Formats: sequence, C-alpha cells, structure tokens
Amino acid sequence: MMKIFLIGFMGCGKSTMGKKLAVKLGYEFIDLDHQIEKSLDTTIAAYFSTHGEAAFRKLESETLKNFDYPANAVVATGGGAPCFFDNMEWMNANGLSVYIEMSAAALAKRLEGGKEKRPLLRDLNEAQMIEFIESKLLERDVFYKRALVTVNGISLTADAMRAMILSRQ
Ligand SMILES: Nc1ncnc2c1ncn2[C@@H]1O[C@H](COP(=O)(O)OP(=O)(O)OP(=O)(O)O)[C@@H](O)[C@H]1O
Ligand SMILES: O=C(O)C1=C[C@@H](O)[C@@H](O)[C@H](O)C1
Ligand SMILES: [Mg+2]
Repeated sequence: MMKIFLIGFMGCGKSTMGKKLAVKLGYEFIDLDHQIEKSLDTTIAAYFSTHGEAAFRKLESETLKNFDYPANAVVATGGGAPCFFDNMEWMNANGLSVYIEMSAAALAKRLEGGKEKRPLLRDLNEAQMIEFIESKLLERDVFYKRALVTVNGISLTADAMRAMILSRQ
C-alpha cells in the first residue's frame, strides 16, 4: 500500500504531473481539489466567496484525512493544504510527501493564464500577482520543506519523479 502526496504552490504541476506519474506507476490518481468540488457540487472559487477561506481549510483537512483512498494512489493536494492544521504531519505519517519546488518568478509565468479558477489569485493584476506569490511562498516554504522528497518543477518529467520515488521505497 502506498500513497504519494504531491505538494507545492499553485501552478507547480501537482495535478498535471500527478496524472502522468500515476500512469507510470500504475497507481490511481486522486486530485483532492476535484474531490472537494465533487462533494460540494460547486467550485472551490465559489465556495471561497460564499463561506470564506477558514471554512474551506477545515473541509480540505477533513477531505485529506478521511478520503477513502485506493491501496496505491498518487494524490495531488491543494496548494495550501500542507500549511494548515497538522496536515503535513498527517501526510508524512500516512505516505510519501513530494514537494514540487519552483521559484516565484517561474510560478507567476505558469499561472498567468489560469487565474480564474484560483480564488487567491483571480483579482490580482500582474504586479500584484508576483508580489503575492513571493510573499506567500516565503510563508509556506517552511511547511513545504517538511516533505520527505523534493523535486524541481522546471522541466520535470514523470520518469524522473518515478525514479526519485522508487529510490525512497
Ligand atoms: N512540468 C511542467 N512543465 C510545463 N508546464 C507545466 C508542468 N506542470 C504543469 N504545467 C502547466 O502549469 C499549469 C499549472 O499546472 P497544474 O494545474 O498541474 O498545477 P497545480 O500544482 O495542480 O495547481 P493548483 O494548486 O492550483 O491546483 C498548467 O497550465 C500546466 O499545463
Ligand atoms: O494555494 C492555495 O491556497 C490553494 C490552491 C488550490 O489548489 C486550491 O486548493 C485553492 O484554490 C487554494
Ligand atoms: Mg491542481
């Protein structure tokens, strides 16, 4: 039984690379943001605006810990998930956490076109976005760095991730 938790800032590639990694490993892929949206029957962005971030964080933590995971899974977590409650400790106790690390500048470039579905970014202009990513990344880095494995998100391939993960098992 193996659960791999992909963590990192919005845009680092948890969903994109997670799907590819799951195929390589023959594991199932679970995207916790999608699971939350499915259970709410609305988008995270809509939930944020009606219920606020604190309510979302509670729901996120409950979903992470109570999800009925398949035996072997690659799990893409939400960008903020490791930074609230004891979520990071829980992931490390229940699987292998993998931090996809990227600089604020590289993340800002990636996120330019995908702001609408990300409630923390949707109202920011270009200058505000870089500023926000820099400060949020600084604040979150201490949590992300608790991951058991760290990979660089630039030019990342599923093969490289697979090799790194298998070397840890
Ligand atoms: N390894 C990669 N190389 C190039 N582009 C990538 C890579 N991984 C992801 N991307 C692109 O970056 C964008 C963000 O990726 P993705 O949605 O997977 O990030 P995420 O970490 O799941 O973000 P969130 O926390 O908001 O869900 C997408 O446009 C995706 O196509
Ligand atoms: O970084 C964050 O705080 C978030 C990232 C997304 O994955 C979603 O979980 C949500 O938009 C919040
Ligand atoms: Mg995602």
